[in-house]
Amino acid sequence: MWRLARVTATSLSRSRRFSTAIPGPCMVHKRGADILHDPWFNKAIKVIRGYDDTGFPLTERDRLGLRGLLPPRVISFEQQYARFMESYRSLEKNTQGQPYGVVSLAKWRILNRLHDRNETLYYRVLIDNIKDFAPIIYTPTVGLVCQNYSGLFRRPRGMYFSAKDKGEMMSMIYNWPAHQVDMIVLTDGSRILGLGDLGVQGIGIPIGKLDMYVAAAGINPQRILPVMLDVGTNNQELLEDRLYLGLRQPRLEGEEYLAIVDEFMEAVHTRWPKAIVQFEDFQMKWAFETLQRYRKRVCMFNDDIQGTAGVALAGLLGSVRAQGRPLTDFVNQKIVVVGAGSAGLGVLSMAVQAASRMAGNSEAVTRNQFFLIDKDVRLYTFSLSQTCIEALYQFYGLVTKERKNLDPAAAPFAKAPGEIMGLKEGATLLEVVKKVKPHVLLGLSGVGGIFNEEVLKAMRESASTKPAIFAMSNPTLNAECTAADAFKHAGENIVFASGSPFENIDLGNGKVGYVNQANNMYLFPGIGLGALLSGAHFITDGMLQAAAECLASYMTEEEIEKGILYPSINSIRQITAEVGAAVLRAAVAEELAEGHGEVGPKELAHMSKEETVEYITQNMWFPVYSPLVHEK
Ligand SMILES: NC(=O)c1ccc[n+]([C@@H]2O[C@H](COP(=O)([O-])OP(=O)(O)OC[C@H]3O[C@@H](n4cnc5c(N)ncnc54)[C@H](O)[C@@H]3O)[C@@H](O)[C@H]2O)c1
Ligand SMILES: O=C(O)C[C@H](O)C(=O)O
Ligand SMILES: [Mg+2]
Repeated sequence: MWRLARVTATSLSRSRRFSTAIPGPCMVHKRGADILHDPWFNKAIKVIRGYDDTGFPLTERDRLGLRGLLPPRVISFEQQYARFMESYRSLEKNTQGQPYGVVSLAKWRILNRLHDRNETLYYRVLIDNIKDFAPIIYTPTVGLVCQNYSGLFRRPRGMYFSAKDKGEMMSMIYNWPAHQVDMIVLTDGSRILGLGDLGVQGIGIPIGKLDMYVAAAGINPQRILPVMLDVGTNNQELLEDRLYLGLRQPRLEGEEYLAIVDEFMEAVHTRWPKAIVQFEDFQMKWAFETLQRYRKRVCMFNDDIQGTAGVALAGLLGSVRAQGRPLTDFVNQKIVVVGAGSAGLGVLSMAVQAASRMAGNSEAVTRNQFFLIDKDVRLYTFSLSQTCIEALYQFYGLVTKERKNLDPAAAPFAKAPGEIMGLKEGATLLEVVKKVKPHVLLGLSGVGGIFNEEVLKAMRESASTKPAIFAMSNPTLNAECTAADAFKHAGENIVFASGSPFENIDLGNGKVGYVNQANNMYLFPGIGLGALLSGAHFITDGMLQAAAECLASYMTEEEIEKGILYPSINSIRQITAEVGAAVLRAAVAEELAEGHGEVGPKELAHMSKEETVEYITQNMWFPVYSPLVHEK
C-alpha cells in the first residue's frame, strides 16, 4: 500500500517550499487498464487537447501490463504538471470577461477532471497553487457546485447513508474500499454555507473540506471519507426537480432523524474507532444537539460551531493588537454579533470564556461587552371591521431578556434591561451600532449586504482606533458587506475580514486596505490532524482553545499593524502544523493522548514544542509519484 511520503521539517519554514519527499517502493495489485482507471495509481493525465500525457516509466509498463495502452512517449511529473497548468491558464484566458459563475464552474471542472484521473498530480497542483485553487475547490465556488451538483459530478465520491438504509449501515460501511480512514467530514445538507437546505447536493462540502485537509494538513487522501446523511430535504425546488438525486421526501425530524445519525456513528466507530469525525453545515438545532450527543463518545467536533469560534476569537484578539492595546484589553472591547445561529453562538460562547478567563470574573459579567442581534417573530392581531386578523411579523433586532420566544441556546447572551444603554428589545442593527459604538461588528447571519452604507458609516464613530468589520458569511454573495464597501464607508483605518476571499483594496497614495479571510480553514485541518496524531478519544474545549491561541499568536507585530490578522493562505501548511502541535500538546497536558502508530504517549509527552511541530510535519503526506514495482 501507499507509504507516507516523508517531508523534512526544515523545509517547513515560513516560506512555502517543501523538500523532495522520499517515496518508498509501493506494490500495486492491479494490472493494465485497471491501473489507468484508478486515480490513486494512475500516472497519466488527459489535457484539454485530448491526448494522454503519461508518466509511467518503461519498467512499469512492461511489468504492469501497460505496454501498448499508452502513447509511447514518457514524460516526467514536472512536465505533466506544467502541461496541466498551461491548460488551466489558457482556460482562464479564454473565459475572461464571462460571468463569474461560468468561469468558476469551468475552473472547477478542469480541476475535478484531474482529481478523477490522477490524484497525485491533482493534490500537488492544489498544494502548490492553494491561493488560486482553494476558492475553486472550496469556498466560495463549492457552494455553486453544490447548487449545480446533479449536472457536475462525473465520478461519485464519498458515501451516502440515507433514511432508506436504516438497519443496513453496519454492513454498508464495509463497502468503502479503504481499510484505514483517518478523517471523515459528515453533513446532512441542511445548511450549506449561506445557501440553506441543498439536500444530497451538499456532498460537495465534505469533498471540498477534505481536499483542504489533504492540502493543508497532509492527511493521506486514501484515508479520507466524505459522507452525506440523506434524510430528505425541505427544499421544494429540489423535490420538484426531476434530476434531483436524493430522497424525495421532507427531512426526517426528532427521534427518527437522530436514529439515523446514531446508526451511522455507531457503524463508523465500529469499523474505524480512531477516525476523526467532523460535523459540517448542519442546521443549528442539530448542530448543537449532535455535538452534545457525540463529543464524549467519539473523537468528533462541529466545525461551524467550534472551528469558527476559534478563528473568530483569533481575529478578535488580533483586532485588539491592531489597536496597539495589550491582549487583556479584550475584556473592554464592545462586540456586536449579528446572527445567533450555530456559528454566531459558537463564537460568543468561546469569546465569553476567553474574556472571563482574562478578567478573572464570571461569564455573566463578561457577557456585558457582547450585543447579539437576531430575528424575532411576533404575532400581531389587527381588527378590521368585524374580523380579527392575525399576522406573523418577522424582524431582526437586539436580543434581550424581554424577547418572548427566545431560543434557549441564545438565552445566555440576551441583554438584561439595565445593560442596553437605553436601547430597547429588538433595536435595529443601526440603532445598536450608533448607541454602542462597538469596537467590532461581526456578521454570521448568512445574509448578504446587511452591513449597509448607513451601518458602515456609523462604524466611523466606533470606540476603537481601528474598528473591525468581520463579514464572515459565505459564499461571497452572502457576505454581510464587501471589502470595498467596508473600506469606502467605514473608513480606511478599519481592519476587515470575510469568510470568502476578497482582493486587497487599493486605497490610493500607496496605501493598501488588507483583506483577511476569517475562515475556519485556518483551524479545522490542524484540529483534525492534532487530534489524530495525539490518539485522543475526544476533542476537548482545552484542545480547541489551544488551537485558537496558536492562530491568534501567529502573526507578527508588523503584520498586525498593517491590519493583517490571519496568515496568507500560502502558508496554510505551516500554520496547520503549528495548530496541530498545539492541539496535540493540549491533549498531552489533559492526559488524553494515547499516541498514534509507533509513537506512544510517553514519546509525545517528552517532545518539546519544536519537536512536536516537527513530528506533525513529518506525518504530513506530500504528493509524489511512487514506484509501482520494485526496480529489480
Ligand atoms: N467564515 C467562516 O469560517 C464561517 C463558519 C461558519 C459559518 N459561516 C457562515 O455563517 C453563516 C451562518 O452560519 P450558521 O451555521 O450560523 O447558520 P444558522 O442558520 O445556524 O444561523 C444564521 C442566523 O442568522 C440569523 N439571521 C438571518 N438574517 C439575519 C439578519 N438580517 N439579522 C440578524 N440575524 C439574522 C438567523 O435567524 C440565524 O439565527 C453562513 O453564511 C455560513 O456560511 C462562516
Ligand atoms: O465552509 C466554509 O467556507 C466555512 C464554514 O464552514 C461555512 O459553513 O461557511
Ligand atoms: Mg461550514
